Amino acid sequence: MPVSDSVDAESTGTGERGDTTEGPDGDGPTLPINELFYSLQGEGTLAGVPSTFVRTSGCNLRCWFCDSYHTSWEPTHARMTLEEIVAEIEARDADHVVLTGGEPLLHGESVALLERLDDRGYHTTVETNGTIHRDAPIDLVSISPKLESSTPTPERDPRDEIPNESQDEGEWEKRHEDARIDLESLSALVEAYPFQLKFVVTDDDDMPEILELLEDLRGVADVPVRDEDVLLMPEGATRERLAETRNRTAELAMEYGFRYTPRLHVDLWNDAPET
Ligand SMILES: C[S@@+](CC[C@H](N)C(=O)[O-])C[C@H]1O[C@@H](n2cnc3c(N)ncnc32)[C@H](O)[C@@H]1O
Ligand SMILES: Nc1nc2[nH]cc(C(=O)O)c2c(=O)[nH]1
Ligand code: SF4
Ligand SMILES: [Mg+2]
Repeated sequence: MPVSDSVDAESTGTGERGDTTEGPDGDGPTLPINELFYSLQGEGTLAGVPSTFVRTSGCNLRCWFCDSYHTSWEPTHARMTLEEIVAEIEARDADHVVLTGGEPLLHGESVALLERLDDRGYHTTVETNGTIHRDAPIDLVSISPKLESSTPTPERDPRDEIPNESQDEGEWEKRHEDARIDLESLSALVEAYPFQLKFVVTDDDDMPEILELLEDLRGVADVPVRDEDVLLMPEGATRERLAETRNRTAELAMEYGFRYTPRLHVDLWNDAPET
């Protein structure tokens, strides 16, 4: 998706259309924030590093397994000014900041936030689904392209768990499927920033699609995409679910020569908010 596109407000749950949103009292740009907390980076090459997490609300995809349901399927947020966000980050004692969501690159203001953090010397990681590229000071882009096994089919619709939740007759199944892979954005991201590709693995059937996507990406990107840049992460928002997926995911990493990443925060704190 090109940088200038602004994704429609209603479907992403952001309540915004433009790239710059002023606060109510003209006190500068704002972002929809679902939660802001201090924890250990739980995933990827920086796992274990104390970090402040800024979780924006709103997503252009709808993974059935999304562990941040209240940023995607049922977005909830308060808008915070960038000034407030930076003050909350400065109040916590971490050099690393993880900007996540929802999909943080939906919001033009994420760029301005990253610029302010860069000015202050923070190391920034952006967690993204890889469908949107923006130009910003990012130290590590942690890309998690979404596989077919993430698509919300009628058989795996998280809203089934929620009483009175209206269904959409396959609308999100189609929208998710159409939007989940954008080779142009993926290629722009890997070319622009130090990166990791972090695939959520549900079972063996995910592997052919991962290999095919890597082949396609290597065909178009101007930079090498090494096997060691590829991480397999077990699907699971709870300890119980991870117990079912992690060993097979680790074996697949060994079999294919990719890396394995744990989900440390789930091991430590299960599915508690703000962890
Ligand atoms: C909530 S997403 C937000 C960032 C961005 N929307 C994305 O998907 O990369 C943060 C990370 O959690 C991963 N994730 C979400 N639900 C998961 C689950 N049930 N099991 C494993 N990883 C999950 C995503 O793939 C992504 O790497
Ligand atoms: N501890 C912890 N580490 C994380 N790494 C990526 C996360 C995310 O939701 O993007 C995440 C998260 O939610 N918690
Ligand atoms: S892309 Fe990320 S935030 Fe959006 S639904 Fe999927 S896991 Fe959740
Ligand atoms: Mg998370």
